[in-house]
Amino acid sequence: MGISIRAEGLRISKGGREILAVDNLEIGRGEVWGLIGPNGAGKSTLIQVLALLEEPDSGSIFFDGQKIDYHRALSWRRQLAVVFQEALLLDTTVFNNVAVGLRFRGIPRPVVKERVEHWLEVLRISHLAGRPARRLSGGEAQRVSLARAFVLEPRVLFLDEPFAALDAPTRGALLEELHLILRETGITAVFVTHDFTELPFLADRVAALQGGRIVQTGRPETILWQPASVELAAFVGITNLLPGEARLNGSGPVQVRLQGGVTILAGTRVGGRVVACLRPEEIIIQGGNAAEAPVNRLRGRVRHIIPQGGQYRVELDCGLPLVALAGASQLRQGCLQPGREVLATFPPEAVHLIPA
Ligand SMILES: Nc1ncnc2c1ncn2[C@@H]1O[C@H](COP(=O)(O)OP(=O)(O)OP(=O)(O)O)[C@@H](O)[C@H]1O
Repeated sequence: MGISIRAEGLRISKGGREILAVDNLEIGRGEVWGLIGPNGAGKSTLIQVLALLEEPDSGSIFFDGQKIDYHRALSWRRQLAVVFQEALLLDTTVFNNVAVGLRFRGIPRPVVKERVEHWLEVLRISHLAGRPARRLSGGEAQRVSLARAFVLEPRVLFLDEPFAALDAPTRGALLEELHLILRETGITAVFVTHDFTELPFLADRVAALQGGRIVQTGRPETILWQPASVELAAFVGITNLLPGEARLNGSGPVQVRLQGGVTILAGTRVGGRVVACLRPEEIIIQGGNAAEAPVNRLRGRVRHIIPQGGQYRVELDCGLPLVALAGASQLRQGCLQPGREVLATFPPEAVHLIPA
């Protein structure tokens, strides 16, 4: 079973600059947390501190409510495991790489053999046991890293962009296996990712960092659909960030007059100057003569169609620039061609407002 983690008042400065300032972070037992944020936001530093690899200048870490004393932290350290982007394998066989941590701990040979074989099997690399670890593919090497971490039966697993260098199918398969293992073992896990699409699949909660501070925590859907800042919205793939003026009408939908004169309805109850956030996948594009939706319908023309990760990014001119996502089948139907007139619709609930 996992450990609960609490961090209070963490501060780290390097090169005369504060690079981490986390006032409060609480991670429940068995929860899986994703850390996101732009380059240099402090994600790796936070992982290092939570994993007790680096002592903060000030502040405290609590595991299961007990404050960490860095001089007596060995027994806690033994309950943690870290997996990095680079597999960092030793120049020996796969089996020995997975066994090394257990041997260090003086675990009897038959137990080592049993546990290593179990985790090689779970991670589907039993057939690689006798292979030199340095000659593995990236995906195989990362499976070995995970086996090496899980074999120690940690209560917290930290992962710093473990799958960043892998191709999409390998990454997808490993994500699915990691998800199942974490659910089965109940281990607490904290992972860093640049790929926000991984979050709803793997994370219970997400912490978004910017400039060394946590700017928002919440469920993955909240972070992706209702980010707290325009910077975070852009970071999590909200391509439509539309400045405007919101008007609250009693308990009715909020009307937003966007720059350029178009008015749309939004789901967030905020008045005044706002930025309306609309995820590209929320926009439905139909042929120009399609039956009109009752609200939030914008007529426009297709400007560009650009392939994007198995889908197509469709740039529209609807009196204001809009970006939508379309599938290959939509493209085959023929209405999505540069220059064609189309109708873009989206539900008010999909429009999130951030005060400007
Ligand atoms: N030893 C150091 N001396 C000076 N600055 C440092 C040092 N280590 C890290 N930093 C700075 O601290 C900030 C946070 O670094 P960190 O590696 O934690 O960010 P990150 O969010 O993990 O970034 P990335 O996504 O690029 O991996 C960066 O601006 C980095 O340059």
